[in-house]
Amino acid sequence: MIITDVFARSFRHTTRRHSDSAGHAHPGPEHEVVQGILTIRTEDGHEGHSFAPPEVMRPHVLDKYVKKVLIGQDHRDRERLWQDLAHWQRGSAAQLTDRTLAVVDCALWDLAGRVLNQPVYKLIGGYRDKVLAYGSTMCGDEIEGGLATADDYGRFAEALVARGYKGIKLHTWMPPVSWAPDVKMDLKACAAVREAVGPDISLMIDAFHWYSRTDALALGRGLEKLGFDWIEEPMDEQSMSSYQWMADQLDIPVLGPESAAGKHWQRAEWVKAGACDILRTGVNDVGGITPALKTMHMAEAFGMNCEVHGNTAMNLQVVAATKNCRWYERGLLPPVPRVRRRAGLPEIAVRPDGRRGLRARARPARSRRGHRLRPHREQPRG
Ligand SMILES: O=C(O)[C@H](O)[C@@H](O)[C@@H](O)C(=O)NO
Ligand SMILES: [Mg+2]
Repeated sequence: MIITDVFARSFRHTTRRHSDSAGHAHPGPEHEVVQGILTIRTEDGHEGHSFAPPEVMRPHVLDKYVKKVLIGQDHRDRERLWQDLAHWQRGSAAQLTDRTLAVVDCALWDLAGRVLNQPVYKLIGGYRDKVLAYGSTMCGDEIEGGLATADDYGRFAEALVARGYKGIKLHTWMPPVSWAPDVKMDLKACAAVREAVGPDISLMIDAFHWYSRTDALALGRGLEKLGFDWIEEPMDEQSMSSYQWMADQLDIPVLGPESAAGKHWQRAEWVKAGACDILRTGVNDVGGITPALKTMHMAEAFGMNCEVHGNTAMNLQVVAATKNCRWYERGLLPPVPRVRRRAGLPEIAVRPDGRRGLRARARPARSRRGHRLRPHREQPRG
């Protein structure tokens, strides 16, 4: 069916999640945030939706790039539409970002699922409908009852195992924590967690992203003694050669890149350079489900796992449609007292009507008081 309209709406909802300057989440007082929802509509009224920050789908980006590529096109031509948008990035003065490509690509996949009444992972080609989730902690903090000490991490790890997690990833202390970063404190937290959960739980770390080579190496060597499964983003991922240097010296698997630019092309370079042992992709990191799948399949060709970054239904579709990743990342989790305990393993089931998961998310969020929020729609130009 032919695409006839692309428009953005935004809505307000409350959250206790606060982000710091590195993009990490921390618990805090409830506050109101604005979220964006992109909709792609076809001539017969079918719609596909996806969420992103409103600035990612602002009128300038939709009018100057997205609508020019999509409107009048067959909604099923996701590969060509993605390539056309990706090629336009070079001349967009950095205005057409990977995050915009991601929200457009995900809305096109959602649209295809709704038209065919199928969950997206089944359209891609399902591999599984259950996957183990690892608990991905929030970063360390200086909050009473939070993750302020190594023992706090140990206690929280026990609580996560009690909820059924078989894997835990620690995001350790980073600025704005006053004394962070600190390799010795990172290792204390990791040791406390290993002590608390025993040898059979998979443990990983996602550390301060700007350690020096020597600090990152010291951290990696310490983790090897604790039997960790991987070390993630301890240095700036723009320096692939630093990761090559570190991977050459460590036995613990190096996982990445998460935040490095360059989509699946850059990840191919990391594989070629031996800069990682486990690859990483994520719908929001590489520009959508389409390039995330390209990354997964490329990793598979090299006999490598590729772990998918972050929550969301879109990342879950990629995990459910591929063999070479072990986990779904469930996070970021803070040790909040009111956590509802769910029975059984925290496996994330891709519901048979997985699309409804997207549809449910596509409705404007409801306020805590349960009434529908007033979505306001950017008036389509022209
Ligand atoms: O909000 C996020 O995605 C985090 O800050 C991100 O960095 C974290 O999810 C991560 O690194 N996971 O591996
Ligand atoms: Mg990470």
